[in-house]
Amino acid sequence: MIDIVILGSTGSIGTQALDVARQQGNFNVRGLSAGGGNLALLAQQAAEFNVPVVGIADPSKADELAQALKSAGSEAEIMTGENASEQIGALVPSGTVLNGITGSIGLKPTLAALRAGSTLALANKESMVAGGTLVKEAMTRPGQIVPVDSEHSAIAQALLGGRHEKGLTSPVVTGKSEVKKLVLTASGGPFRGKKRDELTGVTAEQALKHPTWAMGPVVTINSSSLMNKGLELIEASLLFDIDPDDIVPVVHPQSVIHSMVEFIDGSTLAQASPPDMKLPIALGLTWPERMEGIATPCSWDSPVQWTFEPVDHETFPALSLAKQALKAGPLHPAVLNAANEEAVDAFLRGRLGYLEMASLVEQVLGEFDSPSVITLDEVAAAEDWARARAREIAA
Ligand SMILES: NC(=O)C1=CN([C@@H]2O[C@H](COP(=O)(O)OP(=O)(O)OC[C@H]3O[C@@H](n4cnc5c(N)ncnc54)[C@H](OP(=O)(O)O)[C@@H]3O)[C@@H](O)[C@H]2O)C=CC1
Ligand SMILES: CC(=O)[C@@H](O)[C@H](O)COP(=O)(O)O
Ligand SMILES: [Mn+2]
Repeated sequence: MIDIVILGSTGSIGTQALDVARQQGNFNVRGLSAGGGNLALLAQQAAEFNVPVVGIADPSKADELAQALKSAGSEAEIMTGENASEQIGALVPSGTVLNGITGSIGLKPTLAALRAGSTLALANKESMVAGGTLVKEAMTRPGQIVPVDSEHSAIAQALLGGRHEKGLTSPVVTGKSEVKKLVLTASGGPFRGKKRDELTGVTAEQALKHPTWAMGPVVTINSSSLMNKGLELIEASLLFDIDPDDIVPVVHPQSVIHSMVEFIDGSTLAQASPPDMKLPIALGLTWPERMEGIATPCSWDSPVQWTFEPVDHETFPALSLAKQALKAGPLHPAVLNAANEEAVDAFLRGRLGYLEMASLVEQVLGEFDSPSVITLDEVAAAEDWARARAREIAA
């Protein structure tokens, strides 16, 4: 049995992780956490998996959670408040913590899990974007982070096929790196092929219709603007220690090739599977072992086409903005992400236009005056400043 903790258990990643646990039966779920938006589901999960500790960020819902747990038949201990996920993230030092929280609020739980010595199955890409240096410093051993984001899982899998001494997730730690480039695939989102003037009046409903993945609202909006690919470029550069200029984003509308690694001899290794997050989630829980029958494999019975096209940077400036932020300084990615989280929130509430999301992020980044060292307090201060400035601009 493997001890696991699921942070963000009521979300898209969290519920699919529990699907894997339900299907495989070889996991001991030691803790769950969520924001507090769906107490009935959290309580039902706690009861089904006989979880000893559950936490929610919203302290005002403690009594309601106690009632929901009682009704569901769970006797779990309750933790509440902004530190609940951090505490629960430190519960399984010799197990695995899956961080499926949305947003840079997931950074502290990421640090807590790493410091405790747990393996960290990382879906919360914002941890890496907001606090990459701190995340690396918090690691207690190489290979402690297993990426769950589909592209980074694909890259980690492809890296097993070649030598790469630098990447955190590579099991090969000796020898010269043979990696030349990472090829980061993007679906292109619901507005692929459109030009800027066609995106002016885009609604949240339209932007939430992802062509290939069913995900939470924030990552779905980010996919539509290609900010998701920008965050993923930063995540890949930091996770695998690759220069941002050696990461090539490419649009692949079918979302079957989840990313690729190009090696120095001209060989490229790709990881392919129909879009299903259960596969990288399951690998995150048991890396480098694979479990049987997690997802449906590619089918070769009927004709199939995999296509690739360049990114339209003029229509989708967010990806270039993210790359600029990564090159600009250690805190710029945190500012980019915090401003973007505010922009997405304002867009979803109908307070900001679709194209204004990227311009707002660009403006906030442009105004940011960065200190050169990075501490958790400085990340928090930079984020607070970026969020406040983003709210002012959105208003
Ligand atoms: N969904 C996907 O397929 C993929 C997601 N990712 C990444 O994984 C992460 C999660 O995405 P996704 O599952 O789609 O998002 P969802 O919006 O579906 O779920 C987010 C989860 O985080 C919880 N949460 C929110 N705030 C807090 C908090 N302060 N403390 C603890 N938990 C909190 C939510 O709880 P509540 O329900 O109570 O609000 C919910 O359980 C994101 O970083 C995303 O970019 C990466 C690749 C694919
Ligand atoms: C499934 C996953 O990993 C998402 O982050 C995905 O990448 C979103 O699709 P896009 O390629 O459209 O951003
Ligand atoms: Mn992804």
